[in-house]
Amino acid sequence: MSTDTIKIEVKNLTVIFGKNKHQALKMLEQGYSKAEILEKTKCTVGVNNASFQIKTGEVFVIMGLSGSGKSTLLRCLNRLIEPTRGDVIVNNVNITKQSNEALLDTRRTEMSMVFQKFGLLPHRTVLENVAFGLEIRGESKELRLKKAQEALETVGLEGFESQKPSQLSGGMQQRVGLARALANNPEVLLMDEAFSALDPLIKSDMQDELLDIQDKLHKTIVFITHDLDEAIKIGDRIAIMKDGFIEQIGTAEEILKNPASDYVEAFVEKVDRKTIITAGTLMNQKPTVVQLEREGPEMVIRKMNKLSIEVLPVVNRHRVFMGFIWLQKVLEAKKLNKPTIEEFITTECPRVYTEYTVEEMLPLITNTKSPIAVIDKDPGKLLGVVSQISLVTEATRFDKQEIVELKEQAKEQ
Ligand SMILES: Nc1ncnc2c1ncn2[C@@H]1O[C@H](COP(=O)(O)OP(=O)(O)OP(=O)(O)O)[C@@H](O)[C@H]1O
Repeated sequence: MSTDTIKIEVKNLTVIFGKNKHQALKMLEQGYSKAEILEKTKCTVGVNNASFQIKTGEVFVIMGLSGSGKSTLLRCLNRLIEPTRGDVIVNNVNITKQSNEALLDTRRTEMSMVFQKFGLLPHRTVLENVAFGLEIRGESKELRLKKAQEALETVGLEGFESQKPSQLSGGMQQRVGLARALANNPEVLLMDEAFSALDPLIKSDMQDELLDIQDKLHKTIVFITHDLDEAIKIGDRIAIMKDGFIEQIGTAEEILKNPASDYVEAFVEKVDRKTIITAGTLMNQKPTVVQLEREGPEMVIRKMNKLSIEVLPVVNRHRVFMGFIWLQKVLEAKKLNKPTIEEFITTECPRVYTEYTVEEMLPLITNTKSPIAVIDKDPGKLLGVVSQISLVTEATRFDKQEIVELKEQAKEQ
C-alpha cells in the first residue's frame, strides 16, 4: 500500500447516535456490545472505531446486513454525518477539522453521491437534472450544459436529454443519477446502494457500465451494497461490517481464503469459491525445482528420493519454466548414461498465470497427472506450482449447508 497514493484515510472513527454519547463511548471502549450500550444509555452505535485507507482509483465496497453501519460510515466520509470521534482525511486534508465553508467546497469539488432512490427533480429534463450540481456550484449555463451533455454520453444516455425522469425506466433513471454525479467531475464517488432497487438484469448492466466508466475515468469509488455477488464483481477490496464494527477488509479472495471471524465465514459461505480462488493463492510458492544446466539425472533422482515425489518442475538458469520431469523419465536418462535430462522433460503440461481461477484450471488436469505450473507472462519464469491435490480439494470444498444435507442423506440411507 505504501507506493499507492491514499485518497481517503479513516482513523478510529466512531459514531454514536443519541444524547448520552460520553457514557456510550466509555462503554464501547470497555467492550460492551451495541445492544448493551443501547439498553443502558439509549444510544445507538452507528460505527465502532473504524480505521482504513482507500487508495486513489480503488473501488472500495462496504458490505453488511441492514443496520450494520454502512450508510453511517459512508456519510462520515463527506461529513453528512458528524463523527463522534476520529478523523476522516481526504486528499491529505482532515475534513473533520474543516470549517463549514471549506467542507462545502470539498463536497462540491471532490465528492459526489449517488443514492438508491435517484433523487431526480421531476419537473426538470434529464439534461437539467444532470446539470443541477454544476448550477449549485455557480457554473455558467453554457459550461454546465456542456458538462452535463458529456456526462450523459458517458453513461450512454445521449438522445434522452429533453425527457423528464418519469419517462425513463428505473435503470435509466439511475444512469441519470450517475451522470449527475459524474458531471461535477469529482475525484470520489460515494454510492449508497445505488443499484439495489434495480431488476437483476438491469442491475448487472449497471455494474458493467460502472466498471467501464471506472476503466476510463479512474475515480475513487466507495460503494455500499448488501449483495455479496455485487461486492465481488465490482470491488477491488471489500469491508464487511457488523454492529458498526469492521470485521474484515480485503480482496474477495483474501476474505474467502482467510475469513477473520465466524461471522465473516458465515457471510461468505454461499459464494462460489471456484470462481474466486486463483492460482496465485493456491500455488506452492517455493516448490523444489530442478535447475536444468546444473542438475543431471543422478542429482534429480536423489532429490526425488529425498522428497518422496515423482515429478519436479524444471527451470533454466534464468528461472524460466521448461516443463516437468517425471521419475520414470529420469531413470531412463540415467540408464542411457545421459549427462542432462533436457530431452526427457515433459513440456506439454498445464501452465497458467496467477490470476487463473480454480474453475479455469480444473479442465487443464482432466487428461493428465501433471501438476500445474504458474508462470509470469514474460519471460515465463516459474512462480509456483499448483498440485492436483490442492486444486481438487479446493474445488470440492462443500459449503456448510451441503455438509449438513449430506449428513442427513447418509443418516436416512
Ligand atoms: N439518525 C439516526 N439516529 C439514530 N440511530 C441511527 C440513525 N441513523 C442510523 N442509526 C442507527 O445506526 C445503525 C447503523 O445504521 P446504518 O443506516 O448506517 O446501517 P446500514 O448498514 O446502512 O443499514 P441499511 O442497509 O438498512 O441501510 C443502525 O442501528 C441504525 O438504527
